[in-house]
Amino acid sequence: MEISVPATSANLGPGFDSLGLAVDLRNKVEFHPSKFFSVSIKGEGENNPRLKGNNLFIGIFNEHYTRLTKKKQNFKFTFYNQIPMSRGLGSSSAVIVSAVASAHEAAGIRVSKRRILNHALVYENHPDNITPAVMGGFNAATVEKNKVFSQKKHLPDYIKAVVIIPNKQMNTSRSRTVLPKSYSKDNAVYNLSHTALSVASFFNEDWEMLRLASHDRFHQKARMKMLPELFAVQKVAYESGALMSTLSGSGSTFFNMVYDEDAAMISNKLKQKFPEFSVKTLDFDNNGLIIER
Ligand SMILES: Nc1ncnc2c1ncn2[C@@H]1O[C@H](COP(=O)(O)OP(=O)(O)O)[C@@H](O)[C@H]1O
Ligand SMILES: N[C@@H](CCOP(=O)(O)O)C(=O)O
Repeated sequence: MEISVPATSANLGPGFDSLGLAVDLRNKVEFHPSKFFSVSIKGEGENNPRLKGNNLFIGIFNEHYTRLTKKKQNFKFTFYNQIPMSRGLGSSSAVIVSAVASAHEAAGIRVSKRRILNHALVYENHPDNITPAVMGGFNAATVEKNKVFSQKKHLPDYIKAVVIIPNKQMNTSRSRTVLPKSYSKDNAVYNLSHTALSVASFFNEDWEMLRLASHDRFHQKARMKMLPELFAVQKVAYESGALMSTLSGSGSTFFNMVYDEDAAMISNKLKQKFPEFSVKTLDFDNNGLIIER
């Protein structure tokens, strides 16, 4: 059994806790019943001893497997991780979604993606990462009565993501503590209108409009101050022709949407100016959660 989940970039500027999209960078897990419990990790986290035992995946997997089967069973898990941790690319969402889906598969219970998404919401109480992680593509999402309601837009091949990933980790819950406790009516209206315009621009494929629509007054500035080079990253990305340039999730990664034909040039500029950061050009992912039986 093999289950994989893509990385995500959430918020997309003004859409705090509501907008997100999936990129083609995946965490995969293979597992099968075994006499003894074991965890092997390849890629991101392979040198982190804390992940070898009862990590976030194992805790959620066991909770669901026991609930669904009323049995105890050991498994051998092998993780192939591509998503860097605490960099704003949705590593925790990928793990949560993967654990919920794996437990259902291990129990022999087939459920809809929507059901998996609603289970994932229990562990991550904003829907902007978990929705594209499950569904793929661009998603606008909200939560009502503990359920996610969302709309998906398939992203075309001729736009790409150029992500620039600093070494510095930014833990999401810590990064939420630097945000203002309240917002003025002017700023609320600013973000509301920019979010509405962003969603319409994605659905109408008006990528150029995103340069303006993706402006934000809720969270980016406060978070970027924790790593001030990010202001220069955004400036260089826009000067080089990026269609939008936003803090990815809670950071520290910066997400840039670009036309395919500009991707190499923009990526090279970012590599030249910020040699200490890692720059990757990625396709968008329209599949989300993939289960291979
Ligand atoms: N591959 C993984 N395996 C186990 N736990 C993981 C993995 N990736 C992330 N996590 C958990 O999620 C935490 C990171 O969550 P968070 O700070 O929200 O980062 P991100 O912005 O990448 O989602 C890690 O400290 C770890 O507890
Ligand atoms: N809306 C959340 C998104 C967090 O994304 P992550 O990839 O950093 O976990 C927030 O802005 O806190």
